[in-house]
Amino acid sequence: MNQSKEQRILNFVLQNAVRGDPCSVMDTIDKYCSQKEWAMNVGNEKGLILDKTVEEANPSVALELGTYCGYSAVRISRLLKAGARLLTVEFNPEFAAIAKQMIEFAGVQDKVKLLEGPSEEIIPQLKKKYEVDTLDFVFLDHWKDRYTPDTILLQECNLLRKGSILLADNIIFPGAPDFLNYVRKSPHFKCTNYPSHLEYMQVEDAMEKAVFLG
Ligand SMILES: CCc1ncnc2c1ncn2[C@@H]1O[C@H](/C=C/CNC(=O)c2cc(-c3ccc(F)cc3)cc(O)c2O)[C@@H](O)[C@H]1O
Ligand SMILES: [Mg+2]
Repeated sequence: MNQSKEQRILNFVLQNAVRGDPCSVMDTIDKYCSQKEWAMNVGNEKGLILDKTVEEANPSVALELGTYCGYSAVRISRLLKAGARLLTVEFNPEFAAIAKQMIEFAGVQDKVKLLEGPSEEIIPQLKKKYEVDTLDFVFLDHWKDRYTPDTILLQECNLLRKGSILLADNIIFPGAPDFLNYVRKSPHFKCTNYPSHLEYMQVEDAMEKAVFLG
């Protein structure tokens, strides 16, 4: 049965990247997806905005919604301080299996915990089952119509604290209009927009940072 695009991306990394080197894994995925097959990784241009926001947050506990092939999990976890961890949520078993191998090849498996399942089920388990107190950083990059319900759920589960930083991908393309409305209108968030481009394309996109004010 022929391979999936995600399997081809993983194979290209296993054959061309340097084991244990996160930057090599990121660069190899970006090379494949810009030259051979487009895929919805955050990419290097928006990835630099992600890097800066992770460095600003300097998180002890970070959450990612939508692991996909693990590109941003590798990107985020390579910046984490000793003892810090990234919890990344993925409900597609095939993508989760790909991401697990990608994370292990990059050598960041000790910093990353991949949680398989839908975010609306996982988020309410974070405190008790995954021993989370509050989240310092959240990267939203899953289905765009899930950004708002999950942001509300994070608040309902008391997982945000004053200063928790949310960063959302694809604010322009495919777009997350209800999320943008929600956080920009809410008195509980201070928002900043970062114009950029869609991964591997010359199409406008943007990221939105929303800092929780408590
Ligand atoms: C149920 C909640 C829930 N719980 C757990 N895992 C979940 C989940 N909902 C989704 N997932 C997983 O997350 C990933 C989905 C990500 C969704 N991302 C885009 O759709 C997207 C599209 C473009 C684009 C497409 C076409 C174009 F032409 C242009 C741009 C560009 C981008 O950067 C994009 O992020 C997959 O692994 C899902 O299995
Ligand atoms: Mg995205």
